[in-house]
Amino acid sequence: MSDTIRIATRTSPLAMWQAEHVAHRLQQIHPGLQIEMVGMVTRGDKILDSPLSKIGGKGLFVKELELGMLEGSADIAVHSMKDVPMEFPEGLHLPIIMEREDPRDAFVSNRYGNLDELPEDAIVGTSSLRRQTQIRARYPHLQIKDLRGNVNTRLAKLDNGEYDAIILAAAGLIRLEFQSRITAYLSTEQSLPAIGQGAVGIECRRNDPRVENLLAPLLHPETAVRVRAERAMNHRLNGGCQIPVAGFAELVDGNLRLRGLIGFPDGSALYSCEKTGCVVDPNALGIEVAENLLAQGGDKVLASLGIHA
Ligand SMILES: NCc1[nH]cc(CCC(=O)O)c1CC(=O)O
Repeated sequence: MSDTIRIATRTSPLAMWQAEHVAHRLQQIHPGLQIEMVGMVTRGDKILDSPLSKIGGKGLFVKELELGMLEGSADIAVHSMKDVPMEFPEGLHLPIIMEREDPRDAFVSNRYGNLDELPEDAIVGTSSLRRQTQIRARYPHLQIKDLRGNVNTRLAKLDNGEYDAIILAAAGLIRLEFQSRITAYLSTEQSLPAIGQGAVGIECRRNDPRVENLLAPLLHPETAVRVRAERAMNHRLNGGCQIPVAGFAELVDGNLRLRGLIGFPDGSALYSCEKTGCVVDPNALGIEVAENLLAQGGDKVLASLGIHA
């Protein structure tokens, strides 16, 4: 009897691409492995009219997939690491983080070349508190307008003329073959990326060695250590996508460098911190950066949003 893996996935084009990517990699490594796609619609896919930060954030996209694994209708779930909550339900974990795609934010416009070129009161589309906070602080003359929906929907809204420019993750655009729509890549100084942006992770049941052995070759250790540092920072800040936080780790000369940022959503203050630590302890580095951000004023940002760090 041949082995089978069932992949729980959302049915949005980006989620499907990521699930197919995992399927393809698994089949390359394990010829003969059968793969079944188990498509699911999550609450986050259904509620499209309010900003994610107001309706409960990251968990909205993963709960149904997790139930599927716990009930046995699926074996693994493929996630954008950016959308993965800090805690996993009992019985599940996320042992695999795959190689990162370009982690930067992308500027997409049909009329302007970069954020710096936008005129007074130009309308920039994004519903991410992280992006809004950084744009308001660095480009106070611009207007921010909410923008939700999947990647294809967002591009259509730009083309309808509702926005002068929109900001999206470069990774999603590249994966869906919209790379040609990227007008400019925002530097990490213009827009520090979200925790986990560009990385795909695989969640599965604990104590399921058959599945874990099949998945093991997909682990990308460098991406994993970077994302672990970013997530440790976010965890210490009690973060979700409800909070205006960015975090980006890189390997520099064999060490791990983490930059973190938190700010008031109205752009009135940004606090940032950069620290370098040892690759063997991404958790410690994440916590160190988080503590520094809290001490600078991040605690007040969180308090203003009703979050206790
Ligand atoms: N929040 C939705 C989401 N989750 C992951 C990506 C992009 C792909 C990635 O970061 O891996 C996006 C779209 C976006 O922010 O433009």
